[in-house]
Amino acid sequence: MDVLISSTAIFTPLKNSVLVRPAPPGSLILKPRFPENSVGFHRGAAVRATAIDLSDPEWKLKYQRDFEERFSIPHITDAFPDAKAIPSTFCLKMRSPSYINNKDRVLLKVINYSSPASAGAVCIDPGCTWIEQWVQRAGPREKIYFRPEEVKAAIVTCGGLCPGLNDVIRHIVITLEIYGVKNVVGIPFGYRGFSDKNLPEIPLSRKVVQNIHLSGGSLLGVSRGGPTVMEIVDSMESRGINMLFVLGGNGTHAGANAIHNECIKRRMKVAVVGVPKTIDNDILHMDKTFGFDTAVEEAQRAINSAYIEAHSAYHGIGVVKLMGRSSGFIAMQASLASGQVDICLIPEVPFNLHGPDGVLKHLKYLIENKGSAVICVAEGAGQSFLENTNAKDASGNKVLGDIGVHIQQETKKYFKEVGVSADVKYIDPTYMIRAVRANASDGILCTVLGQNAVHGAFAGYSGITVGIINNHYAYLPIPEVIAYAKSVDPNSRMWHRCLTSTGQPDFL
Ligand SMILES: Nc1ncnc2c1ncn2[C@@H]1O[C@H](COP(=O)(O)OP(=O)(O)OP(=O)(O)O)[C@@H](O)[C@H]1O
Ligand SMILES: O=P(O)(O)OC[C@H]1O[C@](O)(CO)[C@@H](O)[C@@H]1O
Ligand SMILES: [Mg+2]
Repeated sequence: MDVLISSTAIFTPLKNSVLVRPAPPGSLILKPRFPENSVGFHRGAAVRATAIDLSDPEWKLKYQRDFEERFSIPHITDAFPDAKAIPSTFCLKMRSPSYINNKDRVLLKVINYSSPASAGAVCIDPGCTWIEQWVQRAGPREKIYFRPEEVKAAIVTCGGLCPGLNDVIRHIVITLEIYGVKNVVGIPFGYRGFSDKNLPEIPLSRKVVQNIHLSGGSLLGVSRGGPTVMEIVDSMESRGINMLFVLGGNGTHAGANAIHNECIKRRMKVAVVGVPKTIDNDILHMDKTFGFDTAVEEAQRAINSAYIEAHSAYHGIGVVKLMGRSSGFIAMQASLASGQVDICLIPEVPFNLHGPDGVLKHLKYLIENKGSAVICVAEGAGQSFLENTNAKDASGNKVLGDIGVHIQQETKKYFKEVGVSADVKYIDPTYMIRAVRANASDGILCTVLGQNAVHGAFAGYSGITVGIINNHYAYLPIPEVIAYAKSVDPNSRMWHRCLTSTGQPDFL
């Protein structure tokens, strides 16, 4: 039997066959917008599908080899075999740093599932065979491929805001200076800053970035849409940029990978390194992305206010909408953390508002039995109830309808119809959450990600991104982390824990 292995090959007990699921249903699949710019010089540079025959006694070995190849990270010597390494210039004042060996690895999956029936199981074959999957450990290397005096490093922040952007910028600049780099610039307002003649580069130094982490937002500004990859690389060429640090989500990383490929095509010796930024936490393989923890923490204020309002009113109902375009991680974690939410609605779990098993019927039950209720809804949930305008933002992302307003209106209408009084209050804290400064745990995450981004670039890697995996830091090839948007698994323990906490039934 043939099995296709892609980024997620998941066994389902269907006639002894293996279902290849490149992305869970409803996932946002990101296709490079500029495929013509892709070169794919690197062995593992694309998320490919490889046929594996489960009846082959060697299939496990072959799967492992395929995995290793997919997750090997592009290096400057792949395209420039003659590139010379020099001893690292990264030195700390107090003591010499300990280096990471290029062969050091981090284990990607740490659960050995005994059966496909285990909660959240991701199995490759019917027996759920344990297969070790290792990825590259991040950190400073003993040999570097760039001379600091020849480096012009640029930092760009793209997409929406996210707590911690300034922390990452700050640590990229500080670490570059420790390596001895003198020429560091910020590109203003995302990729747009590469083409807009009215937006000059922002010179960056330790002095400039010293206190920027004390406020939210991005020192450099952000934007969606902007120039093509060709225009960006033209601009990099004319500015002499040979290290590019790109902070952004899936879209930004798709751009970063295309930039990396275009640089190779033009024979430019450039390191392009991404740092995943999204409060939605929808980047594959990582424990979490920076800003997510802060978003969950900040959401507590809104949920608590909704609870107090609802609790203090006669038949009070509080509705809180949180961000999460296609993934409900913030809503799920915030609901869990607060312990004040009765109904959590996320894009991954379909629900009915009306009908005998719908949300509204359950709300009536809560009002009659508890006296008040709180709903926490992710912005991407229940979009099928809203008019589809087919509108897109400048980056091509679908513009969503406001599910929070819809729930508020439908709730008011429903309670009027059934003749039960209800006092409905709607809170939309989304932009207030996104604009705050990073909390302590995100501050640490950003610091380490920023430092490791610089170590990765100096080590000669390009087309990579950096993430925290099982509490260790790793480098991953960009295509593997943006194959599709990570989403909440409705069969996961975490979602079941959330249901245990809210006590909500299925709404179908
Ligand atoms: N497939 C792609 N190829 C090249 N560039 C892209 C691609 N998708 C998006 N971009 C560019 O990346 C930038 C950011 O994209 P987008 O607005 O989708 O945000 P994002 O990085 O996904 O972050 P967020 O999590 O805030 O949505 C934009 O300037 C956009 O033009
Ligand atoms: O309104 P903006 O700035 O385009 O961003 C909104 C989007 O940004 C995100 O927070 C991702 O960064 C999504 O959850 C949300 O849909
Ligand atoms: Mg995106």
